[in-house]
Amino acid sequence: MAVYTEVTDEELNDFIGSYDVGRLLSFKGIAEGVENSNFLVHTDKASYILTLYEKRVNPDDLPYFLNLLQHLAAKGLSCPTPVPSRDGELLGTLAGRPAALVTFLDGMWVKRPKVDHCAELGRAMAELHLDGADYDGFRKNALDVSGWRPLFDQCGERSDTVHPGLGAEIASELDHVEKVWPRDLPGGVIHADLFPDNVFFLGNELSGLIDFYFACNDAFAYDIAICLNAWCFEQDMSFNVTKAKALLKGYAAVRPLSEAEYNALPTLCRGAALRFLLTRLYDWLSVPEGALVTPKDPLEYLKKLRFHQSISSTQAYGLER
Ligand SMILES: Nc1ncnc2c1ncn2[C@@H]1O[C@H](COP(=O)(O)OP(=O)(O)OP(=O)(O)O)[C@@H](O)[C@H]1O
Ligand SMILES: N[C@@H](CCO)C(=O)O
Repeated sequence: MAVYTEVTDEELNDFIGSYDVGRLLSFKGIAEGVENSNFLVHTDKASYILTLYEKRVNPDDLPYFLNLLQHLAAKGLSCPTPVPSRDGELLGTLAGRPAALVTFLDGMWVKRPKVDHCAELGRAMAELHLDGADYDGFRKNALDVSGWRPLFDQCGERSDTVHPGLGAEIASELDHVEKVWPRDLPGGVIHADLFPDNVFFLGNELSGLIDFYFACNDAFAYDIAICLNAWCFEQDMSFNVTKAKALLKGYAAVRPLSEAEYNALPTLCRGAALRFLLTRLYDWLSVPEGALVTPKDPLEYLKKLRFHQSISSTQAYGLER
């Protein structure tokens, strides 16, 4: 992960002192994640997560994220709850970065998800979609189909240094998805980054969802597509239909999918694979000097994209309704 921004003991003591969370005992940078700087904070009252928001988080979006977490927690969804400061503020500033303190969630993420984990994830994602229905905030997806070409333009010819011909392959895929991208699908609040490392389990039971900093308003089935890519491919990049069926069944048991949503899945999966290929490619080409971060492999998502390019219908996935 990222510790992009170091925090001194004095800065932290002052910051924690502005919250009614007890006396600071210890804090340390967390070695997972690539987007923000996260620290585990122990006080004599409880454990917390301190997040300093980095480059990909627009500070203007933070009220949407933090109020959403409060809204979802109030609905009973297990997610981090922002801790208000003594002045009642959810958002502060620390070491020059926007910063928030959230509750610590018990559980561990699963490095090799099994079929049952996929079913649990599908169910929890559908509950999230339903719980967000009456959330009064709105945030356009900054990384929807309209955001991919500008991101690719920032990578430019350097793309081919990561893989020969990658630039041309991305340009051609962009032309395709921009033409056929489905509109008017059922939508609302989505997580948009529900990878295994953002889903906690205690034993085989899902215990919580974290990292809502790509949450936005978009098509529900696009969130499903992101999860099919993140949960249903094996290490050898083969697509596991059993896991995909379990994920969709778990989801549909809570929120049934429409015909249009099912039929859009192949295109949505291509777009979702392209989105993470592009953000990983951008990060791969622009790791800040000295940042403690391990960028994720863009080519993993090039392989997933190529798989979806070979698929023409949900039946080909073996996904019947
Ligand atoms: N509320 C929480 N409770 C417990 N652990 C947490 C919590 N929030 C974050 N973590 C820990 O910090 C790690 C990084 O958090 P997070 O995924 O939010 O960071 P990120 O930089 O946004 O990462 P990503 O690359 O997944 O976007 C998580 O994998 C988890 O180990
Ligand atoms: N979950 C993303 C990183 C955070 O956006 C990925 O694996 O590319």
